[in-house]
Amino acid sequence: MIELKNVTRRFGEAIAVDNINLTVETGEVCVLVGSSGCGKSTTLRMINRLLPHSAGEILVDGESVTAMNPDQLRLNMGYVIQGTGLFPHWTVARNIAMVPQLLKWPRDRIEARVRELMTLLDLDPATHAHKYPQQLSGGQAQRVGVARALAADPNILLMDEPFGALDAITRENLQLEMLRIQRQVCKTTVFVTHDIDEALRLATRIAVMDQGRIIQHDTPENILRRPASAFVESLVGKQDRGLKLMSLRPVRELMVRHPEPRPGTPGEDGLHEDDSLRLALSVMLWRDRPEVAVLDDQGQEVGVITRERLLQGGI
Ligand SMILES: Nc1ncnc2c1ncn2[C@@H]1O[C@H](COP(=O)(O)OP(=O)(O)OP(=O)(O)O)[C@@H](O)[C@H]1O
Repeated sequence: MIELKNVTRRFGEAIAVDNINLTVETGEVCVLVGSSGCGKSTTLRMINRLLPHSAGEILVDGESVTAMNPDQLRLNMGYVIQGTGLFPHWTVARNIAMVPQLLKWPRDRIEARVRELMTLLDLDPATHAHKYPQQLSGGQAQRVGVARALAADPNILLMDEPFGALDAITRENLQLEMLRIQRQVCKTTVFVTHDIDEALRLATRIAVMDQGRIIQHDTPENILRRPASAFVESLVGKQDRGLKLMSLRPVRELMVRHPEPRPGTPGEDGLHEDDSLRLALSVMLWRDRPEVAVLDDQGQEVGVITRERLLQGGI
């Protein structure tokens, strides 16, 4: 658990972070969102002591970070930044192995860990382990950055606009990867972004920041349904909220399940239970159909989602 209590950071006379209180529960993904210069990165960097705080208290599992050795503290906190920060003259494998090497793990254990993480992040070790960062695509390099942050199995992950420099499709893929990985490794995560859609997709809870303050700290659903101020309302997009709420809920919640799975219609793509209601609506509109089949991993039809249910219960 991470707790910030009345934390302030000044740069000279300017106040970058203004007396904030924030609790990030163990295993939760807290997304800090807000416009440029509102204090998101400063908040993140105070947690791993890359920046000292000017006032207040920051606790990790009940212990003040100022009382901890900064190197030890950072070894227990994976840190991912935009543009990866990978060492250009080190191979992918060596970059990922950096922290385990600092911790003097035996060689076999390091090699096994590098392979395990590359596989987790969908990077084939045989193809990529010996490449250098400049030989990777932006998305692959960012995956290596995440693998490196996870290498020594830290309890906490700090991620500062990790997908900010990527094109929209790669970005969306990495967000989905992150959700998958988070389900497996369940790290206490603080994630910085200025993209509200990214925040809504990834967060357990979102902290909306403005001018160094936290304006609202709540679940994505509550941020959409009950924005605390006109600022939050404009950030989430007033008119677009219905669709955004639909994108938070999976098809599973509204589908009508068949008593037994049936063979799928050949040549027809269906939806998956984990797909969002927003995607279901899009498919229905595109195909001009009142219902769409929901398929399992084997392509068997396990149920349908209907337009009627979607419009009645979608948000
Ligand atoms: N080293 C520094 N010296 C002086 N001012 C700083 C320094 N670092 C940050 N600031 C100021 O503190 C405020 C908060 O900056 P911060 O980088 O935390 O914002 P941010 O929300 O992460 O912005 P962005 O999304 O643009 O990265 C800004 O006004 C910034 O100019």
